Amino acid sequence: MSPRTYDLIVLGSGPAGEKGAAQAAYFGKSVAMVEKEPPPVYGGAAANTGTLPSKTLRETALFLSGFRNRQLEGLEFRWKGDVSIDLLLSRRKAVVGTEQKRILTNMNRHGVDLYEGTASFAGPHTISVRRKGAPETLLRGEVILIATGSAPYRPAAFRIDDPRIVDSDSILNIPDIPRELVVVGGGVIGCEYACMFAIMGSRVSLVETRERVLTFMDEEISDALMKEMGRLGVRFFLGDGVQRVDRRGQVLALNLESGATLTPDLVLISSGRSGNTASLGLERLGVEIDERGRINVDPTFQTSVPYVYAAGDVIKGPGLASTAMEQGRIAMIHAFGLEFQRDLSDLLPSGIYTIPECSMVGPTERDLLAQGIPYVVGKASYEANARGQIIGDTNGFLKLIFHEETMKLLGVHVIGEAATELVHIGLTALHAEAGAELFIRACYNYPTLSETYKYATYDALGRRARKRAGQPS
Ligand SMILES: Cc1cc2nc3c(=O)[nH]c(=O)nc-3n(C[C@H](O)[C@H](O)[C@H](O)COP(=O)(O)OP(=O)(O)OC[C@H]3O[C@@H](n4cnc5c(N)ncnc54)[C@H](O)[C@@H]3O)c2cc1C
Ligand SMILES: NC(=O)c1ccc[n+]([C@@H]2O[C@H](COP(=O)([O-])OP(=O)(O)OC[C@H]3O[C@@H](n4cnc5c(N)ncnc54)[C@H](O)[C@@H]3O)[C@@H](O)[C@H]2O)c1
Repeated sequence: MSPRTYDLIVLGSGPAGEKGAAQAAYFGKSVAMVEKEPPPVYGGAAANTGTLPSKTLRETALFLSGFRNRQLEGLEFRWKGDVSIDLLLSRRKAVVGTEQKRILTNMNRHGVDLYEGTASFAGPHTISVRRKGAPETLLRGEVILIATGSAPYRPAAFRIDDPRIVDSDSILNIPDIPRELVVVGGGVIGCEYACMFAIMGSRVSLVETRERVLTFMDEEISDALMKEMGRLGVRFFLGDGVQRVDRRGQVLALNLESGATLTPDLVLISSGRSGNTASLGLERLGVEIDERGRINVDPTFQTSVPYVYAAGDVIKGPGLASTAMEQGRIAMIHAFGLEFQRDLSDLLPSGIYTIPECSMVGPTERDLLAQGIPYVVGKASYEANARGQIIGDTNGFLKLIFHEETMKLLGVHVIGEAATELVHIGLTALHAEAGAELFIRACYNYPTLSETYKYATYDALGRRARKRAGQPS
């Protein structure tokens, strides 16, 4: 029997796959989606193992610990040690289940045919779908979108089978809250989990080969975050690495390059991710990948084979659910020549759900210095903001970076409660190519954290005026 033919076959039901499939189907294309996980496990890492579970766990930990009330008079911040891991994870099931249902409904609404099984290329335009206990299904697609995502990468020292060594997938199945946790890698995953476990009462050590965590962030923000994490009790081993893992009886010993030895009861490996491409048979088609298994694409997400597109974590990029969705859409707009948004915005925000949250969009001071762009910074603290006082977050701040001559907004950097929401005011201003004038003119609700935009702008104008007058800023 000849394979069923579709305009588009999407491999993977994560954010890149879902939005790519919906985009093409909305414009009348026939679409098949292949997902290796059995229903209802749609949504990839974003719904099942990454974004939603970790953010739900964070919210539950904040709630149960009373952390948000830590500076409210008469209330005490204390982790109630009798909380079981089941209680901690119970909300996750509800949130994840709702998201899985939403995705299934969305695909059904768009008339996307769903196939369960592992996809691979059986030949040009032909996808094989294999599932245990079922005959192989062959599908033919005029266009193929690879959206198979990524998986945690394990450095050589940690390629041992030990339930005490987990990654961001297996950490969701641990039996207890660890007494002592070592996090290996100070990227987004490492910092987010380090904060969560610290407020749940674990003694947390973070080992990072570089000299700072979250190196893509503005240094003032990452310094402030490290200070906050230090307040939570996180110990940093920076410019360090794990040389050897020893298992002596019940004791797990990590020998660091610095000479220190850590004896945790849980180790979280958060040292980056690799693209899920190994079993796709890409070599048969000549689709190029890099050393981490990620597919090389052009700005329209086309691979080295013209009818094959790739989006999301399976390509090199920010590795965010938010960008994966946009990439999936743009890829399909290009593949089918749809009359719609043409390219991916270069204004991609990052939201880091540490405790406290951090968020950014646009260049850092370091980027601007490297490019020789004259700029002026303006800051507003949560401490000097009525809402900041009310909620008891007095360490947060908003930092705006303006072009020194035009006072156009260039970059937005925030640390503190609601930072991942607050950044969107700046994001919208950046899209509108607005600057200081907008924030001066705007009237914000009082008391709100949003007001920090006005005061950070006043601060920038003041600094600029002082600089121009030859006074210290
Ligand atoms: C702990 C953690 C926290 C995160 N937090 C955030 C956050 O707060 N905000 C944010 O924006 N991003 C976050 N991310 C990143 C985000 O989850 C990913 O960027 C996003 O899921 C990538 O989407 P994707 O569609 O490319 O791939 P995925 O979501 O990984 O989906 C890929 C899908 O393809 C399927 N698949 C793989 N191989 C095959 C095959 N051969 N055949 C068929 N199906 C296959 C998989 O089963 C999966 O369902 C987080 C990630 C992690 C790990
Ligand atoms: N809030 C969010 O948006 C969010 C949350 C979690 C994850 N994510 C995404 O998930 C992806 C993966 O995150 P990640 O944190 O695993 O990777 P990452 O690449 O962001 O960070 C890995 C860190 O580990 C360090 N490292 C690497 N090998 C090491 C070793 N052997 N010892 C010590 N340190 C080592 C690196 O220097 C780096 O700082 C990222 O793309 C991220 O954007 C996003």
